[in-house]
Amino acid sequence: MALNFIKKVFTFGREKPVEEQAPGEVSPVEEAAAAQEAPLGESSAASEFAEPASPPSVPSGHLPHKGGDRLEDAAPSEPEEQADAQAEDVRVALNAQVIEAEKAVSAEYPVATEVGDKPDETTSETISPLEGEMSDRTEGGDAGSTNSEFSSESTESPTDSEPSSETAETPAASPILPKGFSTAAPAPAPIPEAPKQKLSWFQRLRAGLARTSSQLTGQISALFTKRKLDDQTLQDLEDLLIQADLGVETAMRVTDTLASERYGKDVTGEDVSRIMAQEIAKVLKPVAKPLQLDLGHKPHVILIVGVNGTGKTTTIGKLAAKLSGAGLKVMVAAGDTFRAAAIEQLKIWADRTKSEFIGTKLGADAAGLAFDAFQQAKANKSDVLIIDTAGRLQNKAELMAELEKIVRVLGKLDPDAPHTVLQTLDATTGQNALNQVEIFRNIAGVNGLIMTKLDGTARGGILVAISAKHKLPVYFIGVGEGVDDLEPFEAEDFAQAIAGIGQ
Ligand SMILES: Nc1nc2c(ncn2[C@@H]2O[C@H](COP(=O)(O)OP(=O)(O)OP(=O)(O)O)[C@@H](O)[C@H]2O)c(=O)[nH]1
Repeated sequence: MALNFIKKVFTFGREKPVEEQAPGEVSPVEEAAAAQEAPLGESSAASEFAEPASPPSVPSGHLPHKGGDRLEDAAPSEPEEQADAQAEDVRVALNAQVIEAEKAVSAEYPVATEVGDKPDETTSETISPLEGEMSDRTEGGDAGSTNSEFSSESTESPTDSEPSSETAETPAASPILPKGFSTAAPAPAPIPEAPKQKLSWFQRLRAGLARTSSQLTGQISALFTKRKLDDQTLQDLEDLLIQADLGVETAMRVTDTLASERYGKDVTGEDVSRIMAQEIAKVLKPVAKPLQLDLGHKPHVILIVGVNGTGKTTTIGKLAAKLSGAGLKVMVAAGDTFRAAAIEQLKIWADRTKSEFIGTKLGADAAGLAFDAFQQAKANKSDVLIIDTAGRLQNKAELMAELEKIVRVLGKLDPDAPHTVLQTLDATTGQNALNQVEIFRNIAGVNGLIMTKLDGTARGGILVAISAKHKLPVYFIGVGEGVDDLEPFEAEDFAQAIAGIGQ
């Protein structure tokens, strides 16, 4: 190592003349090289060069050298004398060059002084590994036991100029605390987490429907193990499809198709799942359609209704993002004058999606807000006006009456308004959603659905029953809380995800 060090320094300063050096004398650079080689914690006294009889003069700026039992001290023979003399000349020349190079190196990298000096970029280059290690520890970079050594003295950081722990007095060990006590060792720096790969929306849909699909496929394969298809198995299958919220109509479609194709024959669980996916897709395809915007006259009014917490305000944000992202001029109206946070929440969505916002004070008449919003949107030439409403349970008569009034007021301003009435359905609700659609449709004229939270523990089967019964368009599905987590509804994808087959 020492030789490598000298070679590296020597090649570094090669072009400069080097000073003479007395035979047998060890150059400071060799000395420094040897010290570098000594393992951490050893003082320089332990280095490979012992003290000389009388230290020769050393040019200033160099470390005091340490002579040693060197080869040239023994008496040489005649021929040997010549060889030695040549070797000596080479050594002298080499050493002198090395000294020159060392000068250049020390001029380039001044050594850091006291601890606490603000290390600039050059001094940070010269902090010895020991110093670096010490500072690491006090920064809590080392989560090992040494960390506790320093955490109890965290007010005084160990000085860099002190030699290593072997020669300096060992810092006082932290006291042995009685059971039940501990020192507040600084927590290790958190390891930055690798950014999580976001699942595709279909993966999130499948994950959300996993409970429905795994329950269904598990029961189906348990039912169809080495059994011929008979009336009993058909009845059992119908029962488990109804329990999965698929609805009586769809359950019967699946069993009828199965009977017509495989009655009396051996049937596997996979056969049944495949036929089930086909029948579900047949029910969903007619309702999977794009949301039509009539931009012939502005604004196209979209009214969002639904029970509490089904995702109305969030879905408005997602819709506004899609529409303003497509270059349309969007206004959102905080028609939920019942919940304070809802007004603020919608304002945030408006800002985030660069939509215009109109709101009123808490408790104000929602129909009045709808009226003002329409007038404002008309004046602003907004393409689309999306109106939020307060969450209400379908059995709350007075709240449902308020919704009726909003629709009536808008109709006075534009006979076709509201052009679209979307109901948000929470996929985790199950059977109750069927009833919600029934009532909101009668009161508010719901003409489209958005099923939200399909990334959660969804019971997505209910959407099949609703579609079969009401034949209402399902425009979008919500698969997360993010602004982009709204996907156009795809019948095939949904059918396969529920049946646990496909992608
Ligand atoms: N996981 C998931 N969470 C959603 C989704 N849509 C909405 N949410 C969350 O559901 C909760 C309720 O959403 P909101 O938009 O406040 O629902 P709301 O219908 O406006 O609620 P109210 O104003 O109380 O009637 C929020 O925490 C949303 O982040 C979705 O698709 N997936």
